[in-house]
Amino acid sequence: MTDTITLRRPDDWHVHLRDGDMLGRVAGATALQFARTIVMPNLAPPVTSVSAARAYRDRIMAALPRDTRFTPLMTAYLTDDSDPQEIARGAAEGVFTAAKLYPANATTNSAHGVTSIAAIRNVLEAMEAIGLPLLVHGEVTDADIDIFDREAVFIDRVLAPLLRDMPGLRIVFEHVTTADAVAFVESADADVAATITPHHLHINRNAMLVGGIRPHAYCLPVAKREAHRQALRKAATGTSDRFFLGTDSAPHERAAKESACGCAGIFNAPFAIESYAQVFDDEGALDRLEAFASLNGPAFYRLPPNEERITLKRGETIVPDLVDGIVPFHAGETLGWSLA
Ligand SMILES: NC(=O)N[C@@H](CC(=O)O)C(=O)O
Ligand SMILES: [Zn+2]
Ligand SMILES: [Zn+2]
Repeated sequence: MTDTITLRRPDDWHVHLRDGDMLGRVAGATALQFARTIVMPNLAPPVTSVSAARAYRDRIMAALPRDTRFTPLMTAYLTDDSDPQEIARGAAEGVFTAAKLYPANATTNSAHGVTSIAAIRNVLEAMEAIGLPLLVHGEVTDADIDIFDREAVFIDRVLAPLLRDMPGLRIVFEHVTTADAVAFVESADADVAATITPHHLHINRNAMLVGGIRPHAYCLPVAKREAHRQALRKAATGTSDRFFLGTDSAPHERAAKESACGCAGIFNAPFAIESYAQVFDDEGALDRLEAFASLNGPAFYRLPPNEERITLKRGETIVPDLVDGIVPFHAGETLGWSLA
């Protein structure tokens, strides 16, 4: 039995670091575990310009202790009014690592999101030309689509046609939750990848709905039925290099979660790598954790893997009920691995 694993320091390819007071409370947890992170731009107002992304990057670094070795990789929030030249300039100046497509009203702070692919066609053409990855929150928002079907319908109605139309576009299908998404990524060519969260590997929709409604298990896309969770575990722990770590850590104040209309988002940053390690251990795939956590992401983003190493040891990690006033994923549970 393996009791210690050493891997290159992982990166988090999808995280919400928030802003202001909340940024100060959550950024440290991410910087402690990860070397680099793709920072989501869904602030209010969203990060749509090069100057806004630069200023946000500065606020993130200012929220961390001065000697922290951490690189926030910034993203542009696409709107119907996005300017292809602004996106291209941000990429050329090393500010934008990717641009994010939120379908309008799909999730937290997405009111300014894109209403139709046609509206951003010129931006996507510019991105295709320079190889800037498009990150997608893959859910349709049509009122007649059942919320559990939103991701699968997005593939048929949006993603598959988009790739047929622009086969050179590099795409990360973010926080995939279904067997359909796994199959889509596996059958697509090498420029299509996906991130998988720890929570979608651990919980299915029962965690949210059985024995009372559990707002801390609510996120978007919502957790699906067990067969989908199993498909995600197989994809994450399998041999494909197209799946990689993206926590989608999305903190909300406790009162905003425990409410008649609770916010979507799970705060998993404080014990993210321990949570993933548990899954890989349970699947008998600890030898593939490094590829998922530390190699596949950089390869897709055409960045070198980190040289620094971290060590995980078998042993109890007790997850507290609150971390800086926020309820973390696995609150009150014990995980089987600890970060040395
Ligand atoms: N995942 C979530 O449930 N929420 C995210 C937004 C997102 O990633 O969709 C948030 O910003 O709160
Ligand atoms: Zn999302
Ligand atoms: Zn997210």
